Amino acid sequence: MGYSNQRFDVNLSILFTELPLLERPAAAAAAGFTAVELWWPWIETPTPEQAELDALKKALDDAGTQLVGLNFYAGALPGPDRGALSIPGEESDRFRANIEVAADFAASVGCKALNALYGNRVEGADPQVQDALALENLVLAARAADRVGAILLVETLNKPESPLYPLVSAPAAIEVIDKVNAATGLGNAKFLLDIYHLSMNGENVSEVIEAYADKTGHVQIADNPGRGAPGTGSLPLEELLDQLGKAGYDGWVGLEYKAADAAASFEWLPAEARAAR
Ligand SMILES: O=C(O)C(=O)CO
Repeated sequence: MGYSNQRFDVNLSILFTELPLLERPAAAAAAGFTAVELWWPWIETPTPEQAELDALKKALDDAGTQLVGLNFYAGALPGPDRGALSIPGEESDRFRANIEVAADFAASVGCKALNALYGNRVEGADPQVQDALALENLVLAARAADRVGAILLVETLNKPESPLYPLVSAPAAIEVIDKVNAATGLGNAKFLLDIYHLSMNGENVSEVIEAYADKTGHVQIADNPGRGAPGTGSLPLEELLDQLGKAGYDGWVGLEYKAADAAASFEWLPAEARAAR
C-alpha cells in the first residue's frame, strides 16, 4: 500500500502558478505527472473566447497531460469568492452561463469530473433563498455533467479560511449531494473529499472516509498545518489514502497544496508513482 497505490494529479491553480497558465501542463509533465486538475482559469469571465479554450486544450495535449478535474466558474478564486451558484443575481447568472461552456470544454479534453463550489453566504440574503437557488443551479450542472459523461463534485471547505462558506463539514456537503441526486435521479453528484479542509474543520478524517468513501468522486490533499506538501505538517496522509483505497476508492488524488517551488515539492512521491496508472 502507500502512495505508490494511488493515482495522483497536480492542481495547476495552486502549484506552478509562477508560470503562465499555458506553461503549467508542461511543467507538471516535466516533473513526471500525466494528470492535472484546474480551478476555473478565467476568474474574470465564465465565457472566455473559444481561442482561449482551444489554447488551453492545446497546452494540455502538447504536454501529454490529462485534465481529470475542472472547477466551474467560482467568482474570484483565488480571492474572496468561494463559488457563484448560490449568489442571487449576477453571479448566479454567470454560473449558469458557464455551465455548458465548462461541460463542453471538459468533453473536449476528456475530463470526467466538474467541481461546483457552493458560494459564500451573502449579507442580507436569506440563506433559504440561497440554498434553493443553489439546488436549482446544481441540478442544471449535474445534467450538463451527465451530458458529457462526467460527475458533479460538491466540496467541503474549511471555516477558518472560508468563514462565509456554508458547507464546512462533510455531512453538510453530503446533504446537498443527496438532494441533487434525488432531484435529478442521475446519481452523478459526488463528494469531493478534501483531507486538508476536513482536518482544518477539526473533523475526524478517518471517520469521514469510513462514512462517505462510497459517495466520494474525487480526493484532494495538503498537509496541515500550513497547506503544504505531505510531510510538512502532521497529517497521516499516507495512512488516510490507504484507508480510502481499502474502502474501495480508486479515483484521483489531487495535489492541492502550496509550495514556493513546485518542482522541488514532489520529493515525498517516488518518481514511478507520479505518472497516471
Ligand atoms: O478554494 C479552495 O481551497 C479549493 O479547494 C477550491 O477548489
